[in-house]
Amino acid sequence: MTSLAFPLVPRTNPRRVLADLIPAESSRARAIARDVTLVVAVAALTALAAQIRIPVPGLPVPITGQTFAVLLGAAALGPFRGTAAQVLYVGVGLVGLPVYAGGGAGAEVLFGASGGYLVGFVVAGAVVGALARRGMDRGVLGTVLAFAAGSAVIYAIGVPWLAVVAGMAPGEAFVAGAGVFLIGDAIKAALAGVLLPGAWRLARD
Ligand SMILES: O=C(O)CCCC[C@@H]1SC[C@@H]2NC(=O)N[C@@H]21
Repeated sequence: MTSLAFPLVPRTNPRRVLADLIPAESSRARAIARDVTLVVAVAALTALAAQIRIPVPGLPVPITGQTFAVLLGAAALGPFRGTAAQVLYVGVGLVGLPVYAGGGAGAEVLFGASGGYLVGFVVAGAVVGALARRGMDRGVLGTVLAFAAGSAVIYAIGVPWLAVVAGMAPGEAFVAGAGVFLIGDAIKAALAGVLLPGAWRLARD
């Protein structure tokens, strides 16, 4: 007999993320095919978003659409697939496919001024995916907070990296590497705050 207060089997039933609503339970091969397709799709979406590039005069890092694709993709896929998508994205850029901002590629970009953001995408994929797995993407406020957390992770890696590579003082690097992007990040978070809870409402899950 099990006690309700102290169940022998722990409650390990994490919430679903949007990608889990795509049915594939009938076979393990189908589930793997679904997951691989989703990971490749989010990596491709990040590459497309990287081509939306607005240079900021005097600054080494441009405004891009990448963070929107990274964070939205992670929320939709969950932590494992969200991280895998960004490992794939950063990896194909490293081997030479022109998927980084404005068609950039290679080790010189990854180890250059904007490389810390690319590394940050991988960690943010895990963090935002984990927050979505806990249900934070089902409401507007939760989605905005999850995006804020993901953006904070990206800047926590990107800004010190920029400071070291570009030889900037910490305050200068913060303004050049985070301050100029905050309004854009707020717009991306607000858009996600409409899209993700809207998708859940449509799915009625
Ligand atoms: O070279 C790359 O592909 C990386 C570009 C990184 C751009 C960063 S991501 C966070 C911040 N928000 C933006 O819109 N641009 C920067």
